[in-house]
Amino acid sequence: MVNRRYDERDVRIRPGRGSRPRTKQRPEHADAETALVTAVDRGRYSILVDPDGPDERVAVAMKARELGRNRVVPGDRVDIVGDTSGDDGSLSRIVRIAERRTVLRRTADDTDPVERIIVANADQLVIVTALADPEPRTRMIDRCVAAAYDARMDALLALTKADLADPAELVGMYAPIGVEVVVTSAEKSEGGRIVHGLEDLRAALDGKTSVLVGHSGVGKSTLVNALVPGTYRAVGIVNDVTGRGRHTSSSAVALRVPGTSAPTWVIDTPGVRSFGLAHVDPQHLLGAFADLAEVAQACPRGCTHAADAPDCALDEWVAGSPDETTQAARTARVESFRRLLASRLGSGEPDSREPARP
Ligand SMILES: Nc1nc2c(ncn2[C@@H]2O[C@H](COP(=O)(O)OP(=O)(O)OP(=O)(O)O)[C@@H](O)[C@H]2O)c(=O)[nH]1
Repeated sequence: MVNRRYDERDVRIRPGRGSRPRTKQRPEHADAETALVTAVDRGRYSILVDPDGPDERVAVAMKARELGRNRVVPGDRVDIVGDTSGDDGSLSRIVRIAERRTVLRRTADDTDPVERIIVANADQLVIVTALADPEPRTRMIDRCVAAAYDARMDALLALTKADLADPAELVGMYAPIGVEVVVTSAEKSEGGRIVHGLEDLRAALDGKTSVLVGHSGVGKSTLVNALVPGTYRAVGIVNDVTGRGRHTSSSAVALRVPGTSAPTWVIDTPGVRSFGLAHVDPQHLLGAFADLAEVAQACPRGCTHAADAPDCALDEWVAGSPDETTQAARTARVESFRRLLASRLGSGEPDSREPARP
C-alpha cells in the first residue's frame, strides 16, 4: 500500500440535491388541457374538452394511475393529457382534479357503508316533487334541503303535476326558508308534451349547474326531456353532449340546457334516492339562515341549536320578541331550521344507522 499524502482528489464532490434534475420538480403535465366530466360509466369518463371555449369537443378519458383511488364524478373540472382530440377511438388521461366548490354525497347504505361523492361543483339542488300521484313527502323534501344547505348549495323545489293538486300549502312551507319554488304541469298535446311553467324553471336554472333529484314517477324525466330535448331513450340515456354510446348505468349524467343566457347544466341522478346527512354540520345549515346565524353567535360554545340545546340563543331570541307578530315569525323561522337539523335523523324517527336521541 502506497503511503501518500491526502490531496484534493480524495475529496468526493457530490452534486447537491438541489442541482440534480428531478422529475418531480418539473411542472407536471404542463401541456394538460382542461375538461368537464359529464358522465362516468365503468371506468370510462365522458368529458367535454375546453368547455364553452373555442375548441370545445367531446372526448373519452380514463383515470391516470397517479390519481389512485380518488373518485372522479360528473361536474368535476379536470386536467387531461394524451389524445384529447375526441376522434373515434381516442382516449385521454385525467391527471388532475380541480378543487371542488361543492360536493354532494349520496347516503351510505347497507351494502356500502361509505357516503360517496356523486356530483361535484353543483350550485343548486332541484328537488322534483309531484303535488299528487305520488303524494308529496315533506320529510324527503326536508332531507334534500338539509343536504343542499350542508353542501352550501341552493335548494329549488320543482313542484310538478299542478293540474292534479294545489301547490299553495307546499309553497307556503318552503318559500319562507329560502327555497325557491317553481310549479309545473305537463299536458299531452298532438306534438308531444307541453310543460307549463317550463320557462320559469329554465330561468331558475340559467347560468347554474343544478342537480335534479326525485322519486320514481314524479315527472322528472318529463322535465329533463322538455329542458334538453332528445336526451332520453326507453332503454337508457343517450347523452347529447357526449354524443356517443348509451349510458345505462345508474350514475349521474350532466346535460347542457339549451336556450339559456349563460352556460347551464342539469345533472340527472337516476337511482339516487337520498343524500348523505350523517355528517351534517349545524354551522353549515345555519349559514343558509343569515338572521339566525347572527343570533347564534351568542350561543354557548358547541351549541347544537337543537330544540333541546341548553341556553341556545335562538330560544332567547324568540322569547325576547317585541310583539306577538314578530314572535310568531321568529318561532316559524327557528322551527323550520330545527326541522331541517332534525331531518338527518329521519324526522323524529330513529335512522337505522343512528341511535335515537333522548
Ligand atoms: N297529470 C300529470 N301527469 C304528469 C305530469 N308530469 C308527468 N306526468 C306523468 O307522470 C308519470 C311519470 O312521469 P315521468 O316523467 O316518467 O316521471 P319520472 O320521475 O321520470 O319517473 P321514472 O321514469 O319512474 O323515474 C308519466 O305517466 C307522466 O305522463 C304532470 O305535470 N301532470
